[in-house]
Amino acid sequence: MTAPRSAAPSAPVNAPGRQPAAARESAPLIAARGVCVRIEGRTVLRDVDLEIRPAEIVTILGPNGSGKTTLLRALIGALTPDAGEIRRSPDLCVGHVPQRLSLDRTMPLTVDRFLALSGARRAARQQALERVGIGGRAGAMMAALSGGQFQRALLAHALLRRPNLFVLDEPTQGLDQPGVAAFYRLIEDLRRETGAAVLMVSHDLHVVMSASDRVICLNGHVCCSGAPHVVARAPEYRALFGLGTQGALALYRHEHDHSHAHDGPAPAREEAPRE
Ligand SMILES: Nc1ncnc2c1ncn2[C@@H]1O[C@H](COP(=O)(O)OP(=O)(O)OP(=O)(O)O)[C@@H](O)[C@H]1O
Repeated sequence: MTAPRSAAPSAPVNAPGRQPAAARESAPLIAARGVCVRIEGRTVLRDVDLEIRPAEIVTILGPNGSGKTTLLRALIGALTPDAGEIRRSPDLCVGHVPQRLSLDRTMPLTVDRFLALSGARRAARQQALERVGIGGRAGAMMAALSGGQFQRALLAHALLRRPNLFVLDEPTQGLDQPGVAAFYRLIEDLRRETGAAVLMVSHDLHVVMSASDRVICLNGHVCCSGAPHVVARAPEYRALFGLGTQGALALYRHEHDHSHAHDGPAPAREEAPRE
């Protein structure tokens, strides 16, 4: 899908980060340039540039209402930008785990029936469940799953598409810290096994910073982006997320009672903070 562009990108927004060499050399799965989205007359995204390359893990961070979900929806084609251009690789196959999936708790939908909606055969469904660590829950009702199991069921559904890009919108929302860490380990394992790229939105700064190849800090526009340790030192990131700011941590959905890792190695000269 393409749409008219509104403005040329002003800076090389996506610094290389630490994505695998193969990713740096491959054509992007998705490339967005100058993307603007207006909703109900209000500009939600402006001049967003980004690229997702094969096998890299890219995380979008930003305060509530900063346009993260809107950006994911634009990137996967669920909404059309008002301006800008989004190019997708012809072989792009997205496994999407949405932020919310409302299920009527009275609906008699088992995990296996839910996965069957993908059209996959029973053996493949069971294999996917086992791969995400809930092989014993095929006969359980979706509504009876714990938060972590539910997210894994959604991930199994995405996995059945054999995607080359997982798109995950706050996949660890509502999980406790061990659950969050385990989910990210699973994501990293899946990336390694399948070679799929991962694009996700997350509020779990601490884990994101260790589990991502690149981080994009969004607040209606791309404030800064690059390797996690570089972004962690960018003034734009610090202004949004911490280091003594009173209001920043209140922007999260969940409470933090720990400090964040801002003291990584000195930044390489690869960062391109904006504005
Ligand atoms: N369908 C819609 N109708 C009206 N406003 C919308 C709609 N979708 C998004 N918005 C508005 O656009 C802005 C960005 O929303 P979006 O959901 O993309 O933010 P977000 O960064 O994902 O937020 P959160 O972290 O709370 O999930 C918000 O102000 C939101 O209210």
